[in-house]
Amino acid sequence: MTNKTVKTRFAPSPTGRMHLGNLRTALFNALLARSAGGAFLLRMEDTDQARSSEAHARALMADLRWMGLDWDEGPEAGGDAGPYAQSGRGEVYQRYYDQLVAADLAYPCYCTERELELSRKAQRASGKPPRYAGTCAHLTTEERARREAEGRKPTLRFRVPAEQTVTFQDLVRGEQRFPTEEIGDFIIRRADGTSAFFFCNAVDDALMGVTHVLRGEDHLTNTPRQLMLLEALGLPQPTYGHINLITGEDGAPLSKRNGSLSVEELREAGWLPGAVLNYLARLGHHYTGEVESQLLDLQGLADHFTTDALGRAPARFDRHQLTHWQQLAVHKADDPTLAPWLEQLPDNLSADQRRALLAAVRDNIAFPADLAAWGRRVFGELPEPEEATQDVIREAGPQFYAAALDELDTAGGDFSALAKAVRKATGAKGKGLFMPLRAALTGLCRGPELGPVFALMPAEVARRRLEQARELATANPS
Ligand SMILES: Nc1ncnc2c1ncn2[C@@H]1O[C@H](COP(=O)(O)OP(=O)(O)OP(=O)(O)O)[C@@H](O)[C@H]1O
Ligand SMILES: [Zn+2]
Repeated sequence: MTNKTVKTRFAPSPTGRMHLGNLRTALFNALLARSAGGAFLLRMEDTDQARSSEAHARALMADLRWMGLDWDEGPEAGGDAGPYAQSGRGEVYQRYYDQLVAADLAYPCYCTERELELSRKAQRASGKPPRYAGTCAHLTTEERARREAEGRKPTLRFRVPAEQTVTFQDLVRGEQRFPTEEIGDFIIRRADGTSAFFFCNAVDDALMGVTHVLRGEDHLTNTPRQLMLLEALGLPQPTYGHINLITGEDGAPLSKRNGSLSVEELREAGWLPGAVLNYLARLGHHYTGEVESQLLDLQGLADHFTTDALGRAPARFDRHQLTHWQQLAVHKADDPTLAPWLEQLPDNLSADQRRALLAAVRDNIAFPADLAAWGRRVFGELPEPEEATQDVIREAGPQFYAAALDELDTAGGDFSALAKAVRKATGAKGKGLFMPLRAALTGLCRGPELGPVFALMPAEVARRRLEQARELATANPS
């Protein structure tokens, strides 16, 4: 797609911390805009005054910026179609309510919650799907006046045209058909005067020039209602695409309400934005060819993004996949990205030591906590070695470590010099030479290349470890 006029949007409700499902919606819309050289817009859907807050809105923007998903138009960015928070758009909505009422395309409904519940019950009892029965659809002026006089506060309902089928081409699901018979006249303004989602969401997309809407499939059945509203108002209709919801490890869709893992928690645990981006971009969208498994930056992800590659496969959060991308992202990260990780290292290390340690272990760590553990491993105390490591040490035997201790001072931090000298003294070679040294010095049978790690290790630490290994091998011969 190359179209200057493509405009996408992310329209969250600032009612809680953003989770990965919300974030993927933002990402796909940002990628679609970028892939087309279009614009990406942010709009706060804060009509639920009880649950929305300014603090949530700020946190949401911080999350988006952390991911690099800056918006071209919206709160703090400005634009011609503001305000970009729905709480400030009451007058705009009023104009369109008036337009619908004047054309008799909307009418006040005085039914109470209890009356509506009774009606739904009756419908269910007679085997019909519950929907608004049209009780107030044709009230006379007098009947309305009488209800007003009783002090009833009406909602405003949209008059759904009878016997039509709303069809649209979904970017993900293909042609969709909804007979209007199955859609009751629906509320577009609540009794307290606030706007219902269907209404303000559709009107704002139209007024803000949004051309494409990618959103969760939880909105699929809203779309025919929104298309009818836009048609009634003579406003342009965007193209919609509905993507499967991401489910958690428990199988339930991620949701702000069920306390799903938030973007903030991911950030605090040290996940890198590049990892999260690359993981999410492939959850519901296929990258094919050589870029399928490559860590891409935002522009790279956009360059290969196409709505044709949006899929309907179930999308379950998979921590292992995310960790895989994290490892790639750590490997590729530049120094400033990982700089905060260095703060987790002990205070007595110099800046050079910290940087050298990071360079030495970078391909073997995924999180700041892993780096901190290597800090302890190289400069401090070893944790109790695993059974497999102890086996390697016992098998090497006390003479092996005695020889290593003899050569330690002459080697002077040069691992290959140490290895060479130990080989000469003991005849050990290959795996039989390097494994026991690795096991003794790091307490592990696997890990980063030993040379750089050994070069950083203070001589007295190395000596202590080789002595410990010698003792272990002496006390528990294999
Ligand atoms: N589990 C999910 N997977 C994918 N997308 C989701 C998921 N949950 C919400 N979305 C999408 O995120 C976007 C923003 O939605 P919204 O801010 O209303 O969040 P929400 O998580 O649905 O909120 P709440 O939990 O309060 O219902 C919508 O496009 C919605 O479809
Ligand atoms: Zn009614």
